[in-house]
Amino acid sequence: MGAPDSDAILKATAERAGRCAFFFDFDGTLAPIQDDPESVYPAPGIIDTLAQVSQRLGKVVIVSARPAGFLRQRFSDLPDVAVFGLYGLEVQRAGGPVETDPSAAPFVHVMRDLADRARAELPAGTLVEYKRISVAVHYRTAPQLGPEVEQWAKERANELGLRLQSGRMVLELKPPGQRDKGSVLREETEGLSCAWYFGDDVADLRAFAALDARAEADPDFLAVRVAVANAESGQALIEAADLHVDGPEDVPALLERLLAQTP
Ligand SMILES: O=P(O)(O)OC[C@H]1O[C@H](O[C@H]2O[C@H](CO)[C@@H](O)[C@H](O)[C@H]2O)[C@H](O)[C@@H](O)[C@@H]1O
Repeated sequence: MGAPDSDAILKATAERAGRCAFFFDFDGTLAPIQDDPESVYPAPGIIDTLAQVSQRLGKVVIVSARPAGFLRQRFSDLPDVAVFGLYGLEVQRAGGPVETDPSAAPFVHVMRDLADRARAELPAGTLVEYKRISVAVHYRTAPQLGPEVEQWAKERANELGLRLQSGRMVLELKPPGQRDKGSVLREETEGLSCAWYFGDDVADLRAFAALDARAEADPDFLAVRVAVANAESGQALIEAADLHVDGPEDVPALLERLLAQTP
């Protein structure tokens, strides 16, 4: 963890206990990166620590590009935690069903066809992840394919009027529209006095920006951006953050420091 004034941030947060929310990206933030997206689970200690945070400090929310159903399965021990999937196009709140943003419904068949096409047209070594209303094309195990996969994804986005989101060795095609991690943050911080967001990737910068805007509009609002550092995402995330940790394994220790200050 880096910033010199981290003790002041922890103290100011603890003073706002009960009026805070803690938002977490999933892959690369709460779970170490793996070659196979299906084999990913939260890092040791994450579940227990998030349970403590939710009981003693404020609500915990997962905001990810994964489907809400996948996230719920990974956080089945935390049933009160809301999971926002597919950049906020899906949400599942405590005990409720998965709700899909109506704007995404027309894209279900588009994405199914697109996934089939990706499997047929992209070279061996590309991994196609079909997520019902988005498609991710991965090149982690064949990095040399990156430019070709990116070109294919750009062309399909233009052809089909989709949004293209780049990530860590992945290109993601998703429906057009303004829904993203930033819009989730804007909605879910209403009425609160403080929020933390933990992220590791460029898509998380939108969530950081939403916290910037919230803090600008309300000078008493405490916004804390935490970068989970990695060599793939470049410096922008770290430069935009208030605090950083060196990987998902270090997230519990930072939260434990915060819990230790909380009455
Ligand atoms: O918003 P996130 O929770 O960070 O999701 C972003 C993408 O995460 C997954 O891909 C990344 O993690 C994989 C598993 O470790 C890794 O193999 C891949 O290279 C990473 O890009 C997920 O599979 C994607 O669908 C998400 O878009």
